[in-house]
Amino acid sequence: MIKIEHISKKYKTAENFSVVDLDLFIEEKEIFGLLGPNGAGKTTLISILCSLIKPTSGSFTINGLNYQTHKNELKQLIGIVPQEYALYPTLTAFENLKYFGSMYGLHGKKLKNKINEYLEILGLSQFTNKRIETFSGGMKRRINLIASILHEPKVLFLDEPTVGVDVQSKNVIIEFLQDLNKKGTTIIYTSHHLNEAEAFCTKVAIIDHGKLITKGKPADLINKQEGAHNLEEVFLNLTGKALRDHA
Ligand SMILES: Nc1ncnc2c1ncn2[C@@H]1O[C@H](COP(=O)(O)OP(=O)(O)OP(=O)(O)O)[C@@H](O)[C@H]1O
Repeated sequence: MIKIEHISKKYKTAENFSVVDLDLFIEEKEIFGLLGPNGAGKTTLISILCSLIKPTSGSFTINGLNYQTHKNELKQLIGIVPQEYALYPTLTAFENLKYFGSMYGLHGKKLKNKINEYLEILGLSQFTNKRIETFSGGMKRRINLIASILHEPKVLFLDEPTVGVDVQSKNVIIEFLQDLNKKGTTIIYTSHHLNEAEAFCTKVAIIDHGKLITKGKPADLINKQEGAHNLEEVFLNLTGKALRDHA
């Protein structure tokens, strides 16, 4: 379970806080969606929970482990699928995955079998020995996903895992994540696809301007919001229709 208490974050070069005094509790085995307009603070929050950046104030624990005192244990416990592809373009799919597996102390036949098993499930076996630079966006996303779960994390964070992929790749990714979740992995993901989140998530939190606006089961949030028929309508009602452009 993830317990977030009074987390705030202000980047050194920023004028405003990106996350503001945020409290959130995510139970084990949830598929939890972090939703919000551009610039709401989703990536910042996920980056804090993955210990990629430090909060300005506040604290959090994952399965009771504090990020300040149990850094190594947390690294084994969690998996991270970043928004950007974190792959080596001139290496093959297999070489990339072998490299990422070795970073978690995995090697030999066990690692090889695991890589081949995931490549098969995600429809990529025939591309095992092809260079990543020849892959489509959807194929890279699936490799990125495999790289993050070779060490079998109990908690998996994904930052927009289905952005820029076709419907076929998206379905394979979502089904794969649902299967992982059934086997016990807690999933925390960000997305702008509200239909997808409505169908996929057991709970969601809507954040805006770094603050928690609401949280709950998608169906409960829809029922609660007068006149709303789906999560997108709830989202627009709560966050407004104004564009969030800034430079
Ligand atoms: N490294 C940084 N330095 C300064 N400001 C930053 C930095 N990263 C993000 N921000 C600012 O923090 C705020 C929240 O950004 P964040 O990327 O967390 O939002 P987001 O909800 O993930 O947005 P998106 O949906 O566009 O990915 C924005 O105002 C952004 O400009």
